[in-house]
Amino acid sequence: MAADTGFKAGLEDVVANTSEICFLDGKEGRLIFQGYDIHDLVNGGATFEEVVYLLWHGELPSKTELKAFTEKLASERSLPEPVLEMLKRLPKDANAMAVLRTAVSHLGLYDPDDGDESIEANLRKAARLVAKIPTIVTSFERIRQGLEPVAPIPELSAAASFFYQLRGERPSAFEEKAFNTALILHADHELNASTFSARVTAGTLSDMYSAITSAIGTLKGPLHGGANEQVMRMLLEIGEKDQALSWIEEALANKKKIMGFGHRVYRTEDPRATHLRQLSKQAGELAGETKWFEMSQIIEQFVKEKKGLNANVDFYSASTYYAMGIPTHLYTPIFACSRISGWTAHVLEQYRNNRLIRPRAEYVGKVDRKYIPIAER
Ligand SMILES: CC(=O)SCCNC(=O)CCNC(=O)[C@H](O)C(C)(C)COP(=O)(O)OP(=O)(O)OC[C@H]1O[C@@H](n2cnc3c(N)ncnc32)[C@H](O)[C@@H]1OP(=O)(O)O
Ligand SMILES: O=C([O-])CC(=O)C(=O)O
Repeated sequence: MAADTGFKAGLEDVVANTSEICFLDGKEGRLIFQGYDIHDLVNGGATFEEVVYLLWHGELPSKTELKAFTEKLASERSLPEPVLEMLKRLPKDANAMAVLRTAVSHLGLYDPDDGDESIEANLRKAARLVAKIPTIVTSFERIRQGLEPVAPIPELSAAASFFYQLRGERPSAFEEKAFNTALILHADHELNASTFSARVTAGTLSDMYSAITSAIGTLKGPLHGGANEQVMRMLLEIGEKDQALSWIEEALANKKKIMGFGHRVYRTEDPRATHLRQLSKQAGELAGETKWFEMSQIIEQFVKEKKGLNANVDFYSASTYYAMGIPTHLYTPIFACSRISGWTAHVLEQYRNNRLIRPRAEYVGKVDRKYIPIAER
């Protein structure tokens, strides 16, 4: 009989490290950042910048600290010229997450703290990454459309700056508030696949840019951050509300995964979906097109009834961003614009308390085979 190695497919429920950053209660559907419930952060009017500070430092900033931190992030938004030039040379139809992965790796070469692995230097690198990732995303989108990138203006919040750098115009108050909420909701999620990637890379004592490049590549996949784009493609393919049930029924009959549903940890409502459902409704109403929200509701109810699966963070973020006029291929890069805060928090925590991450595999291959020299085969 094979020895019981404790193997868990997909590392389900395996505890890989301790962390003070984020607590996720899958049974009760609670998400806590450094002891603060995300519902309180969102309903209490926190800014994304405040949440980034909280994730990195473990405490909410004072008014003075937040002002200085927000200004620091805003002052770091511009890209080094060679990175901007590189973006201009990339294929215009390149996948936006592949561009982000490439550009972040490239950006690392120009970080003034490259090679300095002190805590202070890594905090500065983290701030540059949080500030510059949205600039990479918005700049490449404009370049792709044949437009010049928009230089950031420092007085804008992170949420407002994203729209300004994308469109060259300031967003509406609703857009800024809704996007700020979306950024907070996506900021961290314990040991999700991309954060784990980042920690594995950091665990070798490789540098922060390498860890974040690993994380971006992991977020890109459709079973993880890539699902939000797939949700919108599904809604568009369904096209009309009255086609939703037959489309989903057929997909389920063909054993297809319905994007934006299911979760490795949550066994109940994803607390982030509660806010995004509401934002999708409001954004649809403001845009004068509630079809995508209504279709999403029909699908949500049906998938819950048929499969017992709940919508996850990616489901309603899709129709929210769509109603705000954001191109679908930017949804996963937007996830990265937020999750960079959590990734960097985890990388900093990994460096503070490092041990190489190196699990074992249960060997299920052949044994004791006799080598036959090539001349005899
Ligand atoms: C930000 C995020 O990463 S949130 C997740 C984003 N990803 C998605 O939305 C993609 C769709 N969802 C999924 O693929 C999965 O639910 C995951 C990847 C999120 C979680 O995967 P796992 O924990 O490995 O669950 P697993 O895939 O084993 O599913 C368990 C069962 O539920 C079913 N199931 C899970 N999710 C779905 C889905 N979205 N649609 C249909 N069936 C599903 C599986 O087919 C499986 O059924 P079976 O036991 O009859 O074979
Ligand atoms: O936690 C996970 O496995 C996926 C997820 O919801 C996230 O990364 O936000």
